[in-house]
Amino acid sequence: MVGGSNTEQGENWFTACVSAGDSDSFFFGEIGGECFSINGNMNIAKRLQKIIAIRNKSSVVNLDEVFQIPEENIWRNALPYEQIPGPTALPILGNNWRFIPYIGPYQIENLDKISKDLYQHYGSIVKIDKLFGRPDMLFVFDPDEIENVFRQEDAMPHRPAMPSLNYYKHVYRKEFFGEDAGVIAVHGEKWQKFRSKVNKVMLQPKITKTYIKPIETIAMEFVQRIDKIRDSNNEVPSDFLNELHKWSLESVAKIALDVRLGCLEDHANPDTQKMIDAVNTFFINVPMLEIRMPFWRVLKNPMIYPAFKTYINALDTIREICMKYVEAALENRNSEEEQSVLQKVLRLDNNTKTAVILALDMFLVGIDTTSNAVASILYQLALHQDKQQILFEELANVLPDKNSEFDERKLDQMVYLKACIKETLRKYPVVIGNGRTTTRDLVIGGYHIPKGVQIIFQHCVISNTEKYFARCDEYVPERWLKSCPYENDVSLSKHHPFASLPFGYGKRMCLGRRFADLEIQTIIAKVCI
Ligand code: HEM
Repeated sequence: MVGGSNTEQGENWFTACVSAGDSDSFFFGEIGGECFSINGNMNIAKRLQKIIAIRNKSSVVNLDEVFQIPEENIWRNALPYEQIPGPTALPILGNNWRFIPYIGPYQIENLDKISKDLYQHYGSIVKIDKLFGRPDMLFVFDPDEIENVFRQEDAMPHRPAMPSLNYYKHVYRKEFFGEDAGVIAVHGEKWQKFRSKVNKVMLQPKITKTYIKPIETIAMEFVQRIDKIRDSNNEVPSDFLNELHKWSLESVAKIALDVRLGCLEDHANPDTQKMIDAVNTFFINVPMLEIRMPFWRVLKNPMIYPAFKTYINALDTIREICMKYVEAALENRNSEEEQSVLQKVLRLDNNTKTAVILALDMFLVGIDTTSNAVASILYQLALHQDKQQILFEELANVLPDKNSEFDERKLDQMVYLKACIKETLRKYPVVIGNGRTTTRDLVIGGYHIPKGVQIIFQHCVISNTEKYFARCDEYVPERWLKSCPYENDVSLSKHHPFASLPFGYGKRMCLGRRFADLEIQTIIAKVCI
């Protein structure tokens, strides 16, 4: 039994007893004449938090501020890892069979649906264990617990790596990458060394600002291309997403290498389409190789496994094409472009390798992400023409002459546009589940989580759940505005800061975030004005 009192809160502050350890009962109590019941599955910290929340008539309470729970109590009361709910593994087959096509219930292509089913079935913390060739996966559907994990992050957070990319960088093409393999699928001190070097360049607003003009030029070329490829009904072709991939590749190449590839021209260099296809192949194959059939990991020569071979070939294509452009970019270096990412990175350590590897990482994750985000935003605006009209009015106001050039001030004024972007990324996050591998034992959701477990933060499910976002099925950009027109509807304008994190959080958050924001804002504004 745990009890306590708080002098500031008065006599009826804590007349509740909380029993610890009973697992499936409900606990009943009374505070200040108000009855409550708490699920016995909650650990002691959670129960106290709930009591305090009820007492304060508020849903969010910082437990540490109100009530010090000794660290050792949290550990002592944590339930064992084995008790975390989740699908039961079969003998020998474990849980892998669930992802096998036609046999198992989970279609790897529909990870969002699998996540939703798991949440509905098992609750806010779900374990899938006994997976062949990979660590257990712990799905977390509670923003409080996501915050808990992020707040405890150490200096070198470990995002569940793609072992297949790790193999490519550290084994298959070891001679090429050497010790400095970039940031993606790299961990520990190597990651920290590289990331701290390039952070200065990638996340400096001063540098992003110098790209406003070139990114605007590329967006205008894209708008001209839409005019060109539209049919007589004003419809764009069904492979419009590929057109968006061309736009994002063009933009990333300008940012990473100071080059224009001409992707949006009618007779673009075939290498550009090869690069786009290779990036798509890479993303399609990652879940196959990591979850569905990670057999390549036990093969002496994984290249005999066809999916693995396709994947490695795609990575080689990206690397080779990227190298061609890097070499050209280095030869034609324009010393006037002092502020460019390439020039700045080259000056970091006089080592062209850093620029090459960074460019490669940017090509790998900077194409599909922004283009898919833009596709979703345009789609939402097309579906919600009332919101599109509000956006149009804002843009017309900020850019009375629609051909006038963008600048930082004008971009800052486009608050409704930013809200539309946030609202789309809430409903359809590009990265549906970010994650961390525990680097030490933690208590999450009241359970003891050992080191080495892959925690997947289920943002796609969370941000589409009424509990965390009121009217979650609706497209309401207004919820992101400081002066929300629905401010009387507190539930709409208030949300947990860790419920929607489209670019991740903390030391490992998206390295290209500033550029992604600039690219997306610019292209949507140009298309909509
Ligand atoms: C809508 C567009 C984008 C979204 C939603 C997005 C989202 C993310 C997310 C969720 C992460 C993981 C963060 C974490 O672990 O906390 C990430 C990492 C990363 N992103 Fe982005 N991203 C986008 C665009 C870009 C672009 C355009 C670039 C490059 C120009 C880029 C480069 C990177 C890199 C290099 C990392 C790895 C960082 C590290 O591990 O240290 N991203 N991104």
